Amino acid sequence: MSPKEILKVENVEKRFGGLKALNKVNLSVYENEILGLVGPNGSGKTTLINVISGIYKPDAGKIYFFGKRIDGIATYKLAHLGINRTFQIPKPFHGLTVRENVEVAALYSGKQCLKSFFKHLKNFKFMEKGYCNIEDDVQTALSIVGLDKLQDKQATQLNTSEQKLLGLARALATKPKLLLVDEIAAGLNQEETDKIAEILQSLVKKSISIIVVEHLMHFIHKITSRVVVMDSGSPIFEGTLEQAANDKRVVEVFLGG
Ligand SMILES: Nc1ncnc2c1ncn2[C@@H]1O[C@H](COP(=O)(O)OP(=O)(O)OP(=O)(O)O)[C@@H](O)[C@H]1O
Repeated sequence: MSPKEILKVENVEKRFGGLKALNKVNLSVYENEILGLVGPNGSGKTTLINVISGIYKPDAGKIYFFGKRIDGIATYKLAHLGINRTFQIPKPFHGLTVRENVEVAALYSGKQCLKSFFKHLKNFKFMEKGYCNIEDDVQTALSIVGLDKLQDKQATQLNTSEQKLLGLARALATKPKLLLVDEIAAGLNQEETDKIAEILQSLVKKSISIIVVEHLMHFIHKITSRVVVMDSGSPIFEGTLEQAANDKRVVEVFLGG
């Protein structure tokens, strides 16, 4: 049986003034896969993640998630549907602890919590522990990334690697079916990178599909079975990383021929 397609990007375009950052992008993500999105600087990888995650509305094209049209939908609604992402530069709330950071993410993205929030806005009961039944999701997310023991620490006290794990925990607290991971391994040492690779692989076993944007090819090689190579806003190759390394156009794009 062929794997189920969960995300379909169809002829998507995104312009910034005169620059076409995305030009007729077609791409699919299947159930239980980690898809690597690679390409040189400025090739449109992050813009594509921003469009899929609802930060930018595409200028043209359509995006389907489990068959439902989702292009242009607000980020929090996409989180309710099961799409969330991490950022190249983690942006935790610095005045909050690690756990509180994850709680806010879970509250923001939980449909029931938003309802409760508006209903109880007057007495601010919404933040009470367990009120929205988010605590299990928060603790699960913290334990998946291994930050459970640091949960009472202030987010400001975390090192770079821990901040990236916190970003991942925040995304996981919303229980995504599709996770978009943008350059999570950049700036980390081998041990930290290996740990993140293991975590991402463990997520696939929990039926979370992942798109990983990354420049570090050993990281991509370790965790992906399929890559899409972008150049100047368009996919130019789809296949395994080994096949990509032997593709004339891909080599030209990365090494200038
Ligand atoms: N908000 C924006 N306003 C104007 N131009 C933008 C904006 N975001 C991205 N761009 C431009 O769009 C193009 C694609 O950028 P994008 O960040 O998607 O590339 P990338 O492949 O993720 O690059 P990198 O690997 O360096 O992160 C670049 O030319 C970039 O300068």
